[in-house]
Amino acid sequence: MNILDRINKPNDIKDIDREDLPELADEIREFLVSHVSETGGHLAPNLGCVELTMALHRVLDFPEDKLIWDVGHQSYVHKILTGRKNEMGTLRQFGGMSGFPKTSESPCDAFNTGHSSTSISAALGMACARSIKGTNEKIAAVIGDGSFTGGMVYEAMNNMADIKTGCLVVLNDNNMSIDRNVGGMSTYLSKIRVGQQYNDFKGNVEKILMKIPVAGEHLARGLKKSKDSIKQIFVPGMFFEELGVTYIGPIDGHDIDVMEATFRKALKLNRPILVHVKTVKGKGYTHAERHPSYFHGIDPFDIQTGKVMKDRKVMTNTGVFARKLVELGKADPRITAITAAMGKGTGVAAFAAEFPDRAFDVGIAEEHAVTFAAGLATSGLVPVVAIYSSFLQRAYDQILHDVCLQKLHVIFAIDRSGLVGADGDTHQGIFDTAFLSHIPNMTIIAPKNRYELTRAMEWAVAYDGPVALKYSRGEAYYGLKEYNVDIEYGRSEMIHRGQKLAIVAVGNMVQEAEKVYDRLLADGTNVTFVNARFLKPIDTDMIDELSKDHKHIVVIEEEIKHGGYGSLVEEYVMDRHLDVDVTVCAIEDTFVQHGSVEELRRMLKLDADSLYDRIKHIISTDCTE
Ligand SMILES: Cc1ncc(C[n+]2csc(CCOP(=O)(O)OP(=O)(O)O)c2C)c(N)n1
Ligand SMILES: CC(=O)[C@@H](O)[C@H](O)COP(=O)(O)O
Ligand SMILES: [Mg+2]
Repeated sequence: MNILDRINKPNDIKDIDREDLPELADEIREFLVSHVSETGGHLAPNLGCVELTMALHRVLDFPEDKLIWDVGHQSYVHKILTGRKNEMGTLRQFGGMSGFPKTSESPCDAFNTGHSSTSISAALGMACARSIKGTNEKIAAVIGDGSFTGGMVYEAMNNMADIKTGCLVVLNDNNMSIDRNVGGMSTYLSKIRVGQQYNDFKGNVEKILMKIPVAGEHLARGLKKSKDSIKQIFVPGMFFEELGVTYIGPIDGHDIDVMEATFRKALKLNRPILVHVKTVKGKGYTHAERHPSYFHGIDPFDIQTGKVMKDRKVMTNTGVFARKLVELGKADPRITAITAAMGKGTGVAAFAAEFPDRAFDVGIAEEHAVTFAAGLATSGLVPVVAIYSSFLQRAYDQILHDVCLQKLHVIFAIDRSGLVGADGDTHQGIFDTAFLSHIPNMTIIAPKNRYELTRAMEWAVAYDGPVALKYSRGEAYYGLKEYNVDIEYGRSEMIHRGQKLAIVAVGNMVQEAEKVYDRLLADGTNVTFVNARFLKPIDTDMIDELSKDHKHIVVIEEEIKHGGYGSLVEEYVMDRHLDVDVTVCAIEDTFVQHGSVEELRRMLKLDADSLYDRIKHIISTDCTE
């Protein structure tokens, strides 16, 4: 019988003999590789967290104690140890287990995560709540070295020093973000991690020297003067100690005994503690150890070869964007590119390879990325900030206050706009029109296909102001290329002029709407078909014109309805008292779970069949005479 067979509910790991823990770790790794090779998912981060999670589960009592996972992509082992191993086959699938912690899934998931750098803030909040309530649960957060580049971490650490209560922060340092980690904090952690020669005493160098009778003061004065010698006395964790956070480490993040003993001690102390553990991303599966970035988030793959099953390589919107960005960069030295730790995911890595001096990876720091871009723009450069739609949400004020208020020439390349699928509700890019369209000086373009994306990029470089280009995850649409792609400010594209009912589709939904248009044409219904193209400003001339001889406008967008493009059209029609009805096919007031985009569209009635039925109904009831 496998030891893993004895892990069926939370805390079961406590009943496993210490000498059996290495075997259990091996079984968990094998279980992870076997399941994730079928479902896809974040394999390398989870392989690196096996012993770390086991050690935490031996010292914490679930569900009373709280364990928060930063980003949460590395929480599969936590889920296995809290009675969900049998759901691993449904990982990230429609109706199945999420790839991130979900309080709705288990009381052992203390906090929903998905976006980086939130765990310490949440843990601190829980620790203070514990003091107020007078309870005594243990509270711990696990955060990676990549997530440690996020600004919220420093806000929380700053606050932590004032909050005298127990809170364990485990810094899981595998020397990797998705790609190579970047920035000063990463360098600092590397120095500690590689065990650079330093005195192993804790606390402030000077304080300790001052304790030495007679010579101490002289030494301390001497040290103060000779900067170099202070640099040579590299005391690990001084950064944290100076902030009032006790630092312990670095310790081996694959040695369960050492971690268990350290965590037990740390959790007894009634003050903020940071335990720095060193792990290997992808540990235990050779392909993932060798290629931790490739196996950070992987599609279903062949275990033997480590190759993904996907048969054909497709040209994605990201690929189209990256190729065009390099082309534009060659033609225009003002163009710079910025990514927030997503170089490969956004395609900025391709630009960086060509123009290393004009590309910037700022770490997981979207707020900083935007205002950094604003700084570049004030100096006459043209920064392209490439950030996934859902990650851009945290930079709202930087977009408004630092870019749009000054009407700076910053181009936002918003990838993963619309449904992303398996990453679920924290990652669906369905709010960007809503959070951008009301900002003065902002222009929003939603290209319908790969050709329009490249033209829109050219247009954005030529236009002197803030522009947001939004495009979806996955394959670039090749269709409708026969239509001219002549981008004119604020103008939509009339693909076909019919009568009575007009379909106005947005961005990636033009492809879905085209299927509906074709079916309607096939059954003799000659509707008008418009590609919205500009979401802000909306094409009011087009709406005025349609309202003269159409009964109904149907807007189709993969966006939250409130504040989306459709609501802007409705607002305009009402303001002008135009004699045309408007129906907006969009996402009602809800978050959208994980699943395939096709399944999610069916659930949201944004698939071609549902849209066709809805439009046929409108035609039969509202467009009769
Ligand atoms: C706000 C935000 N930006 C970007 C991401 C994308 N992302 C997910 S995991 C990750 C790297 C995390 O690195 P680390 O914390 O070291 O965890 P590891 O995968 O190395 O265990 C990034 C950039 C995100 N989830 N949230
Ligand atoms: C965990 C996380 O936030 C990233 O790894 C994200 O899952 C990447 O998304 P893509 O797969 O769309 O690049
Ligand atoms: Mg890491």
